[in-house]
Order: sequence, then structure tokens, then C-alpha cells
Amino acid sequence: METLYFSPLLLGINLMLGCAIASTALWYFARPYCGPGVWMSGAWTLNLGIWLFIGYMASASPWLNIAGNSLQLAGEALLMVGVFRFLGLPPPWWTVPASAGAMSLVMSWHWFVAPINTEFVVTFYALIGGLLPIQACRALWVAREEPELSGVRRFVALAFAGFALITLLRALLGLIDGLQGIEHVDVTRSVPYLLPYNFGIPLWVIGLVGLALMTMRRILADSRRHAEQAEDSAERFERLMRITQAGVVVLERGRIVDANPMLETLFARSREHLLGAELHSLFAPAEQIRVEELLGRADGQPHDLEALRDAVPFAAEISIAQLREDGRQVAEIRDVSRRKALEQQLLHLATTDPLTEALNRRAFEERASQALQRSQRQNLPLCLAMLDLDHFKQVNDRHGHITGDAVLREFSLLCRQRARATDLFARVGGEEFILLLPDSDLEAAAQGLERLRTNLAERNLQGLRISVSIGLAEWRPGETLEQLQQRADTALYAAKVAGRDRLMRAT
Ligand SMILES: Nc1nc2c(ncn2[C@@H]2O[C@H](COP(=O)(O)OP(=O)(O)OP(=O)(O)O)[C@@H](O)[C@H]2O)c(=O)[nH]1
Repeated sequence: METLYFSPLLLGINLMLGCAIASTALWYFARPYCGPGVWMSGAWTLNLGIWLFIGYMASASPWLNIAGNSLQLAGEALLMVGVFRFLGLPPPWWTVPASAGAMSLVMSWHWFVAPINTEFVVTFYALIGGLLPIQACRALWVAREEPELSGVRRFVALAFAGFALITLLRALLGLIDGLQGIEHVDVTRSVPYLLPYNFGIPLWVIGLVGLALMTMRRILADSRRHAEQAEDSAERFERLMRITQAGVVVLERGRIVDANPMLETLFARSREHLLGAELHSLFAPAEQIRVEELLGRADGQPHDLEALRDAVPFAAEISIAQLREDGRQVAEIRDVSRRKALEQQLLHLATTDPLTEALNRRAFEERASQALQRSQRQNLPLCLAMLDLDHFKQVNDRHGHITGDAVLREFSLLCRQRARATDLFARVGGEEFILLLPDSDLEAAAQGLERLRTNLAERNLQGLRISVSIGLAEWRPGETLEQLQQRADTALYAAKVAGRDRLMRAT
């Protein structure tokens, strides 16, 4: 019992058990980092090997001896494989079965074929045990990645190198003893036995402590890197929010909880005024229900709304998206009044005649067929008139094209002024115009056009007496726009033939 108080064997076993428990804790707290899990299995395998070996010492069972020695080497090999896993290198898994298998073979030979001098057995064990860490040492020493780990990596490499050296020294001493035919019965008198307990195991523990430090250093370096990245992206986000041309707001239940500087400019309100305000308060009263609906939808799509800056409306585009599961939303608001004005301008250019500002033929046909469909659906009357200035060639010939143009412009203005908002007035030829009168029967249309004609006859355009001939047709159910136009054209021709400056109704 007394020898137990000073037993290096017991101390070694306890240290190994401590290492296994510590590496389990390391694995648990370092998850999901690669490496500690393999170290943990290595440490427990090694412990299992030691306990089986103790079992052999108590029972002298050859099987326990074989399994104990083989598992100790397998545990050591696993520890080295874990280093490769940690460094992100291809792990040499083969070393685990290779070292355990080779040891089993030698031990089986010793027990079941021919006894080998135990010093040679020790030599063989130590040779494998000493060679195993060398590759891991090299990998740790030369690794270039993660410069913040280089110090601790070298520390572990040196600890493993020391362990390898002690173990190989043990192999050499065993070999010398074996060659001399010495066989140690009392292990406490054997240097090859004392070497691992007094020096090998401490170095092994130091190596494991180093592995734990290395893992912690990586975790620290990674979290520092992540913190830097987070800070970086927060800064980028802030910068983006400052320079973006869009007003950006973060919303909580429809209320503004954060806003970028552009929003202040866009709505001419200070941040203090904006924070806490309902999003819909930034828009025209008529749009507020729509804003609520868009908040509910949060589809991230752009929608056009009328916003208010100092109570003055402007065209805005808003897109609302869900920010997080907790119901926070983000809205992006842009002033699109310039774009809207441009769109209007383009639409105007695409649909009107540049000289007279009347609709062009294409726009007329598009809108006239819609009006025709509506009349058809609602069974309402509709009329179409063709208007052609009389002897316009003479105007050009006598007074020049510029005067002719001015006459056309004035005539167009007169017609547009007299037309109702629902009427469609277009220029379809040089001095030929067309007027579509929805919801007007032939009688009412004729009266209105007669008034126009007499009004024109009574006034001078560019100091000239200008008259117009008109052909008028009322739409008949089932008739197409072309057919209706054709009849009005025929009536116009009849008006010209009949002496001009008159209105003729189509038959
Ligand atoms: N100033 C000007 N003249 C145009 C324009 N487009 C067509 N014209 C002229 O309009 C005239 C049309 O002449 P005609 O088709 O012979 O008809 P008209 O002289 O009005 O005679 P009737 O229609 O039979 O009464 C031509 O002289 C064209 O050059 C234009 O944009 N500006």
C-alpha cells in the first residue's frame, strides 16, 4: 500500500484520466470546431488501453495485454489525427488501425507463437509511439494559415517533439537492453519504463494543454474577426444609409423607429419629428389607407403614392419589406416627381401631334376603341365627326406655311376648348381632324358641331376667314371604328361637294 503513495504508474494513470476528462470538456465547449472531438476519442481510447493493461497486470491475461497495448497506440494515433483535422489537412486515419494492428501482431506473436524478449516488445511499442507524433509536429510547425496561432502551434509542436524524442529514446534503450539479453522484471529498475512515466506523460499533458490553448486561441481569433466583420458591415450599412438617395425607415407596427438622413431631407422634418410618427402620416390623406394596406402586404415591390413635404404633395415611390420575424419592417421611399414629370412628357410626346397639340392618329385609335367598347357595353350613343379646313392650300399658297401652321394651331385650340373632357380630338392628316363624341346622339353632336362651324366662320384665324367642312356619323350597334370613320368621311366628302363650310350627316 505504501508504494502506492509514490507510484508514478498511478500518477500517470490519473493524469491520463484527467487529460481525457479535460479533452471531453474541450470538445464540449469548442463545438463545432474540428479536432477536439478526435482528441477526446483519442484520450479515452488511450485510457481504455491503460485500464486493460492494468487488468493484464492483475490477471496476466494475454488478451488484455494485446488489447491494452494496441488501444494505447490507437489512442495516440487518434490524437495526432485530430491535429490534422484541426489544421484542416487531410487526416491520416490509416495510422490508427495500422499502429494498433502492428502492435497486436507483435503481441500475438509474443504470446501465441514464440516469446519475444520484453525489451524488444517495449522497443517496438515505443518506436511506433515515437514516430506517430512526428508528422503532426511537422504539420504544426510549418502551417502558414492563421498567423495568430503560430506561437501556440509551435509550442504544441515542441511538446510533441519532446514526447517523440523521449519515446524514441525509450525504444533505443529497450533495443540495447534486448540485444544484450537483458529483460527487466522489476519495472521500477528499468530506465525504458521510467522514461515515459517521468518525462513522456508530463510532455503528453503539456501537449494536450497546448492543444486546448490552440483551440481557445482560434475561437478568440475567430470571434475577433467576426466582431470586426460585424463592425465593418455596420459601418458600411451606416455609410450606405447616409449616401443613398432613398429615404429609409425601420418600422415597428407602422411607426418609425429609425430613419436615415435622406428621409429628413425628403420630408423636410427632423429626425426627432420623424421618430415615433406613423408611416402613413408622411403621405396625402387619400393615400393613408393604401399605406396601411402596403404595410400589411410588405411585398418589397415599388408602389407609387402621393407623399407630403411641408403639406405640398410630391410623387413618391415606396417599397416595404419584412425586416425580421418579430414584425419589424423596412421601407424605402424615393421622390420620383422628376421621373413622373418625364414620363408625362414622354407620354405627351408619344400621343400628341407636335404642331397642333391634338391627339395623334395612334393614340386616337387606341382611346377611341375603348370608348366604343364602353358605349357598346353600356348601350350609349356615340358620334364621330371628320373635320377638314376648306381651301387650306390657298392659305399656304397666299400667306405661307408659317401662317398655315398658325391657323392649324388656332383651329385645334378652338376645337379642344369647345370639346368636352370625354371627347377625343385628333389630327389625322394635314388639315384634317377627327372628333369622337361619346354619350352624344346625332342631334346633340350636330348642334355642337354647327356651333363650332359658325363660331369659326365668325372669327378670323390669323386675320383670315377660315371655314370648315364636317362629316358626322352616329355609331350603329355592331359597327367597327373603321366603318364609322368611313361613313363620316363619306359625309365629309359630300359636304365638300355640296360647297364646303357645312356639316353633312352620314346616312
Ligand atoms: N402649313 C401647313 N400646311 C399643311 C400641313 N399639312 C398639310 N398642309 C397643306 O394642306 C393643304 C391641303 O390641301 P388640299 O388637300 O388640296 O385641300 P384644300 O386645299 O384644303 O382643299 P379642300 O380640302 O378640298 O377644301 C396642302 O397644301 C398641304 O401642303 C401642315 O402641317 N402645315
